[in-house]
Amino acid sequence: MASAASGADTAAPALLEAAIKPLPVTILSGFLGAGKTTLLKRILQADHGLRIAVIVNDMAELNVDASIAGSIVESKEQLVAMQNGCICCTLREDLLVEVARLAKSGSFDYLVIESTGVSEPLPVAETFTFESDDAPLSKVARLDTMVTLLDAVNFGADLDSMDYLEDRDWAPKEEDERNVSQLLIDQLEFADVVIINKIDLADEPSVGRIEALVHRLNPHAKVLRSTKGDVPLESILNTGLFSMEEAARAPGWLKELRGEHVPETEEYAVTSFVLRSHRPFHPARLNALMDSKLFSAGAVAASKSVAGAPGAHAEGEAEEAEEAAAAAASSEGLSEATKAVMRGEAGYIVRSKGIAWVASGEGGMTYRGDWSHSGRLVGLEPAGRWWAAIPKENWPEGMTPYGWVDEEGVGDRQTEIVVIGMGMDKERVEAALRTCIVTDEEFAAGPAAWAEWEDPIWGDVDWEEHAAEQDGEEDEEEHGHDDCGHDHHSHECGEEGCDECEEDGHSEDEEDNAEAEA
Ligand SMILES: Nc1nc2c(ncn2[C@@H]2O[C@H](COP(=O)(O)OP(=O)(O)OP(=O)(O)O)[C@@H](O)[C@H]2O)c(=O)[nH]1
Repeated sequence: MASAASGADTAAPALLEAAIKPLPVTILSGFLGAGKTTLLKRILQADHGLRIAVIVNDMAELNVDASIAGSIVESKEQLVAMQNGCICCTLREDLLVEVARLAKSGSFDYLVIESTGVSEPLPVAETFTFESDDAPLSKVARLDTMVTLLDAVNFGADLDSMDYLEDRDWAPKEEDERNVSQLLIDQLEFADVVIINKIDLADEPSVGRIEALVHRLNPHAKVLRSTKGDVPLESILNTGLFSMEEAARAPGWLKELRGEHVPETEEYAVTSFVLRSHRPFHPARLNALMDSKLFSAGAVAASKSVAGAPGAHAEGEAEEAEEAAAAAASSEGLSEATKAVMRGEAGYIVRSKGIAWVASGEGGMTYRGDWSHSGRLVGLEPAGRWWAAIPKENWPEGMTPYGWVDEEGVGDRQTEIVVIGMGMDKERVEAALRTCIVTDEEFAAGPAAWAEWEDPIWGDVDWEEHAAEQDGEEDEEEHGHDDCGHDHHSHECGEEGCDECEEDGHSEDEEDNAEAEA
């Protein structure tokens, strides 16, 4: 019976697919040297009875971690080494193929992926949601747990680092614009489980401070402490913790913005608040604050200070302290209370994120500022148009303005920034930020007058070029900052010899915009 036979033929793959239980996957991320391979070895050597396959990704030609894992695994099939690239970007396609192959082989109960130290968790996680005819990965594999390891000794220094990946020879591809502290925060904010490793080398108060900060940065994550990755395996395998939706909502700043206030950690004075205003920032005053110790001392200084009484600074920071003091001294129009905050006397901001309205003439009236800060790197870049700057008839269907609207239906320009700090006196810090907002008199003067002000933030932005970029009329390659690899904003780059940074340029992060708008 030909028809019955062909029916059986077509049914077979479907039956097979239904029979395959999606292979659960744990991804280990964390900076170079955080302890990923050590944890992987522990997983492989433990007495759990699971047949575990591993994928080890290494940036170098020589996959050292794979050879370590190779000395432990029982069969060649169990280990896949992916090298010379990163599974979050250049090797993403290969990852998809390999995971599908391991899953379909039916030989394994579990898959552990050790990513490179520089891999971004979001694109790796997204790989598991790909639906294609060749490799519908979600049918055969299931992302179970995202684990991020932190090095308890280097965490503060990495968070405070001004380095870009390129500076450390960590960049997996050319024109990599990422910086170290932002990547660290990304790995942390996207995790289901954060392991603070190497606690044998750190003192208890330092570990406590890191733990408090991690809870604040990612309230969704389970936070564990370990020496040499010694954690209960059930806390990282088959936890069922990963959910794409939950991961997208996980960052502490986003929760704060949505009004889901995270309980404060009084012991380490890890606190947060949302700065909201319907008036713009005065560019010179804001610039002085951004250049001050409030933003540039970060976690290292905080981790070296007594809880709630910050002020002690790491060696080699004397120069920066002097610069900050100079910034404080030169900040005209700022009160003594604000200057004290700028000297770090009210603690430090470790992470802040949101949108800002800058009184930068017509440019500021038209374009939103995307505020993204981690550690000591503060980025404030002109991004998409305020809805109020677009004729209402041109709004996409169903579009509502970002926030506040006046009776005439315009006026969504505003500032909304989540501020997370350590050893931070939030009342004093918020008051200092508010002194950077225009006064009644300045506000009344309006955009024409603002355009005459000295504007160290966006004074050198070519708005026409920015408009063209926004409208997608320009070839990205021609953009200054794509070339130098740094974001726009003098606070971020400021390196000698970077003409592009000095002249102009700004990059946009659409994902962040979308997040901020969500
Ligand atoms: N003292 C101490 N050393 C540790 C601990 N965990 C790992 N190490 C050591 O730190 C070094 C780096 O650990 P790895 O496990 O190779 O780190 P990794 O994250 O895999 O590093 P990359 O592969 O370079 O990304 C090794 O020498 C480990 O033995 C720990 O908890 N305490």
